[in-house]
Amino acid sequence: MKVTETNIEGCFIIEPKVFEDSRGYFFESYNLEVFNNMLEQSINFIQDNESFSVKGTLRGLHYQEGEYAQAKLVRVIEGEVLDIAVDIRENSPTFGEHVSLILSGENKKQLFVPRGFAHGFVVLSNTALFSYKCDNFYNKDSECGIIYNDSELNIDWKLNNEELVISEKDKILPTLKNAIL
Ligand SMILES: Cc1cn([C@H]2C[C@H](O)[C@@H](COP(=O)(O)OP(=O)(O)O[C@H]3O[C@H](C)C(=O)[C@H](O)[C@H]3O)O2)c(=O)[nH]c1=O
Repeated sequence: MKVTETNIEGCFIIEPKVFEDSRGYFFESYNLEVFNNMLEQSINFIQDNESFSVKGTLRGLHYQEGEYAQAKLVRVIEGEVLDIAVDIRENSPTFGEHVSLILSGENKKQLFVPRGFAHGFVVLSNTALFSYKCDNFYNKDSECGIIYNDSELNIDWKLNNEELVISEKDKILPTLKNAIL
């Protein structure tokens, strides 16, 4: 596994070693030892999620606040997404900045998103199967979000607005400034 720091402290890109042969391929999609070497505190992923989305689907930007904040290890099994993680850790020197990268079944890249980040992605392929691990349980009452096109975040989602498929819930999320008031 190759681990690369991103432009934001604590957010890492993980590239697994893929073993290919005449049958296909194999790789370890998660190994605790990688995280024990990468992080100062041990991580305990306790919930796995999966979502399937059509082209143009934009899920996010979501986070859980307070004691239910979640760190996530996100990856794409099939298809291609632009994945975004926004640093909303108060007092962080990169507060409001984001990591942006392509995750795909092809590149098999994974992104570790620490607690204190808002996360989202947009589907660039016809469909995308998205899978991720969380280190805290889902807690509906702690669910928060930031509107995807918050001008202060300056995120390039690559697609035009008319191509986007967004849930009614996500269409009315607040800006970062209003979310943290
Ligand atoms: C996240 C979650 C949702 N749900 C239920 C709640 C809704 O009835 C239904 C769909 O939820 P939602 O529309 O919030 O799903 P996404 O838009 O994919 O949400 C995710 O989007 C971005 C990419 C994230 O990073 C978050 O992990 C997560 O918020 O699943 C659960 O039962 N458990 C869960 O952990």
